[in-house]
Amino acid sequence: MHKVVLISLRGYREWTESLGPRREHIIQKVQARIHGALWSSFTAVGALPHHFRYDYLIALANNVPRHWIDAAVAKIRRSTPVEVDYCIGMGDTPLDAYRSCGEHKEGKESNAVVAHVDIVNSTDATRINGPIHTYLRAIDMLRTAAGACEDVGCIAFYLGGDNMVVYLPEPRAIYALLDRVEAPVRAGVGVSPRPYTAFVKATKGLDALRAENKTGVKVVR
Ligand SMILES: Nc1nc2c(ncn2[C@@H]2O[C@H](COP(=O)(O)OP(=O)(O)OP(=O)(O)O)[C@@H](O)[C@H]2O)c(=O)[nH]1
Repeated sequence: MHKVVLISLRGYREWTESLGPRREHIIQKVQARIHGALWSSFTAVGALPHHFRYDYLIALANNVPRHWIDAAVAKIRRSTPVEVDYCIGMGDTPLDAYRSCGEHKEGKESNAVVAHVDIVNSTDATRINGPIHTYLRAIDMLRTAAGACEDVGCIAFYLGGDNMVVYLPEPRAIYALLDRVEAPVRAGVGVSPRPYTAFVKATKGLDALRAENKTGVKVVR
């Protein structure tokens, strides 16, 4: 089974609105602080987080002990202006785990399976068409991947540039996404007990495809 942690910032909406109309610069600085704290504290315990909506944060946490998750959440609390709640979900897929958050399901935790997906040759595309064009291609890739994830039970997030991370139920699920994504992409898929190690392996797979000037998928176990 896969394990997902969903973190919610209690009263975040009310906090934002309490700042008055001249608030966005304050909100963005706070969200940048939360972003950094999340990526530091959760990767340090082997989980693979994503800043998601900022009022909600998420992490794939297969085989990460509960008390390590508690400690990582406690570190985030130091960066947030409001109280932080979280739930843990377990499921046959990461999407099922996210949807069952708080249901206290039990089961043997499987290896984490994570994809690092990159659009080929964005630098040239950016030089020719500009960064907004390639940014929108990345957002299109994410939206298409999210549609495929409804079928295979994955969860996809934007990482910046032309990169996407996907919490997968199993390695072959990546093909359901790539069959639909129009842009030429490379996908490293990492498999490991802990999610952040799986992501590092996925990046190694991506870098290996790039070095061989290949597209498609490379699985690193
Ligand atoms: N989050 C994240 N962003 C990356 C990573 N590598 C590159 N980027 C971003 O993606 C942009 C494009 O970099 P590349 O994908 O290496 O450039 P490219 O021209 O597409 O090169 P190829 O992918 O080799 O075809 C960079 O400007 C960075 O913003 C990564 O590992 N993680």
